[in-house]
Amino acid sequence: MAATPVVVAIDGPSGTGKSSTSKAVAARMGMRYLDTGAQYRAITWWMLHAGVDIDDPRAVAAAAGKPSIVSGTDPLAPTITVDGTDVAAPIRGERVTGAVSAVSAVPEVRTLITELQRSIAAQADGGIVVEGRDIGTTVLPDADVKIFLTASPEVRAARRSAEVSGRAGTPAAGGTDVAATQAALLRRDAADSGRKTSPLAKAGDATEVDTSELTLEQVIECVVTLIEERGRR
Ligand SMILES: Nc1ncnc2c1ncn2[C@@H]1O[C@H](COP(=O)(O)OP(=O)(O)O)[C@@H](O)[C@H]1O
Ligand SMILES: Nc1ccn([C@H]2C[C@H](O)[C@@H](COP(=O)(O)OP(=O)(O)O)O2)c(=O)n1
Repeated sequence: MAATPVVVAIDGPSGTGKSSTSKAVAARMGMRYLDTGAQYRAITWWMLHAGVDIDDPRAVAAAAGKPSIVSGTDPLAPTITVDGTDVAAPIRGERVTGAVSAVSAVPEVRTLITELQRSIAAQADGGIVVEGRDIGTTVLPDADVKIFLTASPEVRAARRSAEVSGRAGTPAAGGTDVAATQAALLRRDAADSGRKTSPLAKAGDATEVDTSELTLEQVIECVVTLIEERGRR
């Protein structure tokens, strides 16, 4: 168990290593883990499933309170359900990925999901690592440790391509695939950073870590050190 219950906020764009790092750090330090992107993906999956027009913010806002989203916070086996249905696999599909920025830009969606995130964090007695886009700025502005992960667009696209083709950790082949992945990542970054409500942003008091040239293990070590340093203060 962590010496004291700490709240750790890890933000950053897609492919910077937020999920892998957060899960590993939480497991190593006996903390809970919350993937807030999975919650936005889950509500987006529900909207698509229910036939809500995701390009109509008023329709999205009106439906936002209907689904019940439940996140399991064990870092070794995180879960996500919508109205009792396990959606861990379908929320990673292209359709959801293409729609999630529009749905997550709707203020009513953010209010509901933010409340859910705060209540999960408040119940985490052993501390929690929460990863997303606006955790350090909006969801948990009093977090004990705030980290903002970055990496070059080329590195992020190569990581995502390798992951999608089941070859995570190896250099991605197929130039056009990587180029298309990079273009899609940058489009999503622009939408997530450009929205009015709680955009993707580095908190003023967050520590920025560029993971482009670091191994996953090095990033994990870096975050663990920052948490331990905070515990000694
Ligand atoms: N430092 C790193 N070096 C190499 N690969 C990494 C590193 N961090 C993450 N990855 C890999 O990159 C992919 C995306 O990582 P992920 O943690 O899902 O990023 P994010 O949550 O920021 O979108 C995964 O396949 C992961 O294993
Ligand atoms: N705290 C958060 C987390 C995610 N989102 C939105 C914006 C993101 O493009 C989507 C999906 O996030 P997710 O972390 O699953 O995305 P990646 O795994 O990095 O590709 O959700 C958000 O608006 N706020």
